[in-house]
Amino acid sequence: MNTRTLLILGANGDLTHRLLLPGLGRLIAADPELDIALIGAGRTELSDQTWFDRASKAMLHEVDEADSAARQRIKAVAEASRYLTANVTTSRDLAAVLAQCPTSPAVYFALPPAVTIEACTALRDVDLPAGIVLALEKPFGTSVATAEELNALLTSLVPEPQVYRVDHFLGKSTVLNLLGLRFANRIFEPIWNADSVESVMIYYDEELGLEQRAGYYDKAGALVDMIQSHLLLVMALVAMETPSSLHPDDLRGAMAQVLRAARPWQGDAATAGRRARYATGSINGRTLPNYVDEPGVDPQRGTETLAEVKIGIENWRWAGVPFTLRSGKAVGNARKEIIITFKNVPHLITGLTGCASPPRLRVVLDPDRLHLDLNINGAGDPFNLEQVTMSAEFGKGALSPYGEVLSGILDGDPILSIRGDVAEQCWRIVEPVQQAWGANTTPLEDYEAGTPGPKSWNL
Ligand SMILES: O=C1O[C@H](COP(=O)(O)O)[C@@H](O)[C@H](O)[C@H]1O
Repeated sequence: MNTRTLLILGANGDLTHRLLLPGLGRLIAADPELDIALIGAGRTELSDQTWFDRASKAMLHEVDEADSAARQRIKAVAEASRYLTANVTTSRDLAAVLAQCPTSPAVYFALPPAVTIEACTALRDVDLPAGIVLALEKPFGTSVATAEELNALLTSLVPEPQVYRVDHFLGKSTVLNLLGLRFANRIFEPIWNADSVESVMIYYDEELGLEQRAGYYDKAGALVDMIQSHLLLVMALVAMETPSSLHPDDLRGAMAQVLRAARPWQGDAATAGRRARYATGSINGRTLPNYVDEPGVDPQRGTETLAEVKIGIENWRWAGVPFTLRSGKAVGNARKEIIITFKNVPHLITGLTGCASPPRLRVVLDPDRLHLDLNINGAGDPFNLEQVTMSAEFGKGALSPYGEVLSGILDGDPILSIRGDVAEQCWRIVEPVQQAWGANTTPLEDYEAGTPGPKSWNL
C-alpha cells in the first residue's frame, strides 16, 4: 500500500478539531484501504498523550459506535500520528516538520489567512519534497490583487495541480448533486436558460451568530465569508455550460467561464446589493447581543452580518436573469436553498383559473431535499389550479464536506478545489460591491436577531 501523509499546520486549532479530523475519521471509516500517516504541527506544546486523546476523539466523533472495525482503524491512525511543536512561519521549523513526514505530504494550512501567507512565504527557503501538495483554506486573499499575489507565490513553490484551494461547499453532497440533477435529466437542459427562467436565488442563511469568531469574521463580513467564498461557486455550478466530463479541466473550466461573465446586476454595484447587521434578539431561546457588542467586534468597522447581491451573467444563456445570492447570521427561519423560478406560461388558456405562482425548482441544502412546485388542478373543480409540491430526498454522501475535500486532496483529484483564476474571478465580482459599501453608498441596516432580515426588505 502507498502511505499518504497528511500534515496539518495549525493542528491544535478549532478548524482541525471541529471539521478536519472528524472529516478524516469518516474518510478512514469509508475506505478500509486508505493508508494514512497523520502529522500535526502547531505552536502550542502538547504531550503525545494529549494529542492522541484529542485527535482520536475528533476522528471518532462522527463514526458509528457500532462500526468497530472502522473505529479500530481510526485509533491505529491516531496512535501512529505525531504532533510537533513548531513555529510554522519559519523556514527552519517548516523544514524540520517536513523532514518528519514518511512520504511527500499533503500540507493543510489550518491557519488564519495572514499566517498561511507567512508560512507559504517561509516555504520559499525550504527544499520541498517532489509531489508535495499545498491545501489552503478560504478566504483566498483579500482582493483580486492579493489573490493574484498569493497565486504567484504558490505557483513559485509547486505546479498549479499541486495547489488545492479549499471550499467545503463544493464537498456538500447536495451541491455535488447539482451535477446529476442538471446533467443526467434531459428534461432540464431545454428550459435552463433565460427563455424559461425568471430568476435564480441562492440563499444560505444561518441561525448561528458570531460564535466567538470576531477575529476573523469582523474583517470578512457576510459578503466575503459566504458570497465571495462559497455562494459564487454554487452559482457557477447552477449556471455553467455543460462540461464534457468531470475531468478537473472540464469542470473547472466551465465554472471559470461562467464566472468571467458575471458582474453586479446591470453593472451598478451600489444598487445591486443590500447589507445589514443583527441587533439584539433571540433565536431558539438564546438571546444574542447586538453584533457590535459581541466580544472582539470593532463597531467602527461597519461589518455586515447579512449580505445580498444581485448578479447578472452576461451571456446568451442567462442575459436578463437575476441571480440573487444571500447569506446572513442570526437569521430566523433560516433558508438554505437554491430556488429556480420559471417564467409563467405566455398565455393561460381561457377557463383555467387560480394559477397565481410560477413553477419553481427548489434545491434545499439543509436538510438535503428537492422540491418542484407545480400548478395542477386541485381537489374539486378540475379547472381551478393550485400549486402542489413534489418532494424528494437527496441521498446523503458517505463523507462530510471536509471528508470529501480531504479525499480529493489525498487522492490527487483537484475537482473540488478552486482553480487560481476562479478565486481571482470571485474577488473581481465582489470588489465593486465592497467599494460601494466602503463608500457608504449602500446603507447598513439593522435586523433583530431571530428575524429573517430588516423589516424594509420584506423577506
Ligand atoms: O465557511 C463557512 O461556512 C459556514 C457554513 O457552512 P456549514 O457547512 O457549516 O453550514 C459558516 O457558518 C462560516 O461562517 C463560514 O466561514
